[in-house]
Amino acid sequence: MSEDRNLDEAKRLLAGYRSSIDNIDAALIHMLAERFRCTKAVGVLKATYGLPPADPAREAQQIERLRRLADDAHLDPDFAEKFLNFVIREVIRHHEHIAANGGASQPG
Ligand SMILES: O=C(O)C(=O)C[C@]1(C(=O)O)C=C[C@@H](O)C=C1
Repeated sequence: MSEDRNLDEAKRLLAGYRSSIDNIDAALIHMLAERFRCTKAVGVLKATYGLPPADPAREAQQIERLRRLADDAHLDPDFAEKFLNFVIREVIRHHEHIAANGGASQPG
């Protein structure tokens, strides 16, 4: 009987955590969408002025900063670096695509 009650309580807690997880995932998607909206404009700017898609010096600064932020927030800095690199590789792919199209961004 008390095991049933414990299980009910566990299910209630799980549903609460999942509700927060869903909100956080939605926020992440919206933040990523804003970031990509911004980087697409950067891609057009770079293609227009013949600037290279990748800027390794800027990336090194971003990685150093994010690793510090992650550490302060008790998030694994290696994970933060991998995540940023994953996002930036996709941005560079977009930049290259925009440059190959003569500076025109694709919708979406
Ligand atoms: O800041 C730039 O120059 C960008 O193109 C943006 C960005 C990024 O996504 O943060 C992407 C590619 C560069 O190598 C560095 C940074």
